[in-house]
Amino acid sequence: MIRIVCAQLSALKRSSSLVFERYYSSGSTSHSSMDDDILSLVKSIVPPLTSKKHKGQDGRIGIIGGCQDYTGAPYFAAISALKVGADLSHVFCTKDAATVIKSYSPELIVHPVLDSPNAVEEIEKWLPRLHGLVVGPGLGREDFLLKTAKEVIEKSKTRDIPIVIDADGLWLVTQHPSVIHGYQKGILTPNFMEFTRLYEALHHEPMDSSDHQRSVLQLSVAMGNLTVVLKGEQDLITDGSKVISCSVEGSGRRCGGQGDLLSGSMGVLAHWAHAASAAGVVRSVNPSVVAAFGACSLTRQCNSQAFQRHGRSTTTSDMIQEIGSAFKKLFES
Ligand SMILES: NC(=O)C1=CN([C@@H]2O[C@H](COP(=O)(O)OP(=O)(O)OC[C@H]3O[C@@H](n4cnc5c(N)ncnc54)[C@H](OP(=O)(O)O)[C@@H]3O)[C@@H](O)[C@H]2O)[C@@H](O)CC1
Ligand SMILES: Nc1ncnc2c1ncn2[C@@H]1O[C@H](COP(=O)(O)OP(=O)(O)OP(=O)(O)O)[C@@H](O)[C@H]1O
Repeated sequence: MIRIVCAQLSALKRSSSLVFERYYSSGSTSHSSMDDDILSLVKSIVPPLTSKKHKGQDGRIGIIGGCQDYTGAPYFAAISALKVGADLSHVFCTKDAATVIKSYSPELIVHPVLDSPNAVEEIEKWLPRLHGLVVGPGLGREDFLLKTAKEVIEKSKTRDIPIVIDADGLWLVTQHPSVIHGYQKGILTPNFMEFTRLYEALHHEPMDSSDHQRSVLQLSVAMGNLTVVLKGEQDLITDGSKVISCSVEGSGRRCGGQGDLLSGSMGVLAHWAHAASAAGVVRSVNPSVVAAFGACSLTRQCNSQAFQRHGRSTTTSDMIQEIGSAFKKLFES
């Protein structure tokens, strides 16, 4: 039995490395064979569901966000992490957001600590148990909350935890790029507005919005080859070496919260990708890029499926309902 598992593992390692060679030797940035190659890499990082594992082994994810104004965003991110396959999902939010978020779902573990005087210590206690962190959904832009988020990011980096930064977390990065500069397990997921702010803060000049591929590459390099996902009609993903695009068909429906589904999913996939890389299953490929591509494909597939059912009335909750079948279609078939 052990021999069969070892044989499967080495076959997987061989095929992952072949896929990677094709991916990097390909000159163009967007075509379906490359999409297929990267999808194969995503498939290779998904941990098998077996009865030999205990609760927690497939991922404990933390979301830093949730304040008086925004309770939906951290909920969407945290529940998406669970639906993708994390075992436990924690939300670290302000006191007044906590009861609201708990009432949306009994499945989330909610800590009302983000605005407490010893917030960093309260969150730091949990860091040794977390496999991935998503910073920003519904965080708000109060200085004291951003300061806490900054210190949590710094402490998480010393523990080598994969960190996805979205929404108001990107506002923080715009003000303090050094907080995540060069961190190879970091991923930024800006929409166009957030991207423009970041670009102009880093480059001190207006962005040339006619060439998104060039701009996203430049931002990644300026951030020390951090993985950056510029979301839009096509999602552009880069770690500064080349840009790949994800154009899995979505729909024309742009309800708020889709970015939260994306960041929560990416938190789990980043953990799986880095674990697979450490185990030698994914070699010579940037695990953050694999995770980013997987989460973008999944979010767009959820959008497409939800739109087929609900059309114009599609909401992010409808998309979350599709995560299981979209995941199966993309990564388990
Ligand atoms: N249910 C909830 O709790 C949800 C809560 N959320 C939380 O809200 C918080 C604030 O996040 P945010 O993205 O709304 O704020 P911000 O960056 O000021 O952007 C607003 C401005 O950007 C623009 N704009 C946006 N996209 C663009 C694009 N692609 N291309 C071009 N322009 C674009 C747009 O411009 P306008 O259309 O007004 O001209 C608008 O003025 C954050 O914590 C987030 O997590 C959300 O997750 C949703 C669900
Ligand atoms: N024009 C588009 N066509 C197809 N898909 C898109 C388009 N714009 C965004 N998306 C998809 O929607 C997802 C979320 O991107 P979006 O730009 O809505 O993020 P956001 O503004 O940060 O979201 P949120 O409402 O959560 O703050 C991405 O995965 C992206 O693939």
